[in-house]
Amino acid sequence: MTKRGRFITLEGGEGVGKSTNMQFVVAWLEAQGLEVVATREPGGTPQAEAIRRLLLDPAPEEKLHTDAELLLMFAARAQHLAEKILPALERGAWVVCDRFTDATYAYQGGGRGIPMERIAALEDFVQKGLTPDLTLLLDMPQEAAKQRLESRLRDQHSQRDRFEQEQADFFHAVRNAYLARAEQAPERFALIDAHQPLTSVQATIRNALAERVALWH
Ligand SMILES: Nc1ncnc2c1ncn2[C@@H]1O[C@H](COP(=O)(O)OP(=O)(O)O)[C@@H](O)[C@H]1O
Ligand SMILES: Cc1cn([C@H]2C[C@H](O)[C@@H](COP(=O)(O)OP(=O)(O)O)O2)c(=O)[nH]c1=O
Repeated sequence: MTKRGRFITLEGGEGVGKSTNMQFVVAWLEAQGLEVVATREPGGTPQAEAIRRLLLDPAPEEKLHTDAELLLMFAARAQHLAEKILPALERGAWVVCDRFTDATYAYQGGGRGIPMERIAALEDFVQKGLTPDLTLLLDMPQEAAKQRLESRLRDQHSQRDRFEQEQADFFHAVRNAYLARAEQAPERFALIDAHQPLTSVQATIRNALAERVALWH
């Protein structure tokens, strides 16, 4: 595969403002005249979205085993890469993805306690060396993120999905695993303080994007 485009991912726990800022990132890149493909994980293609429904089902008939959860994440990812991400990168589009493999390290690794080496083995198998060029990690204290999530659930009258039903210790582990990932790859990650007013958060994101666009062009 000749990768001509760039691959940007957005990461963070629940309620940190990922959906809100995803729209901002896409609009900003488009305003620079770039072709942008916006997508998400788990999901992004019809078959991968079917796997997403299984993964997020708030009241599954039987408990989903953690190994099954991990493998389904990568099954959805394999489909998404083959059908959408790789073709877009090959033709030179910029792909912006709401969550990717760092979420697997954070949720299945940190949250569920699956050994990180097992996740790394699947990452190699499925991605064959492809990693994001830039990862925007939105980070904020768990309690404040929880309040934002609750207000969004109230506004949208939506039910908590399977992950949103988890308890505080799960989300602390997710946050710590994300921060550890960022520390291990500081050149790839932009760590964004998401606990600021939206205009400040977006100014920080804009700076991170502008720096990369200048570097890559
Ligand atoms: N910087 C911010 N300050 C205050 N509220 C915010 C900020 N960013 C997002 N929100 C609000 O917090 C809630 C959760 O944001 P959302 O983008 O849906 O988060 P996520 O996709 O990470 O769960 C929404 O109601 C959104 O309007
Ligand atoms: C991509 C990915 C997501 N997830 C989880 C995190 C989210 O709780 C859920 C769905 O992601 P998302 O739609 O981004 O949730 P939200 O907008 O509520 O933050 O899937 C994993 O556990 N592992 C993964 O590899």
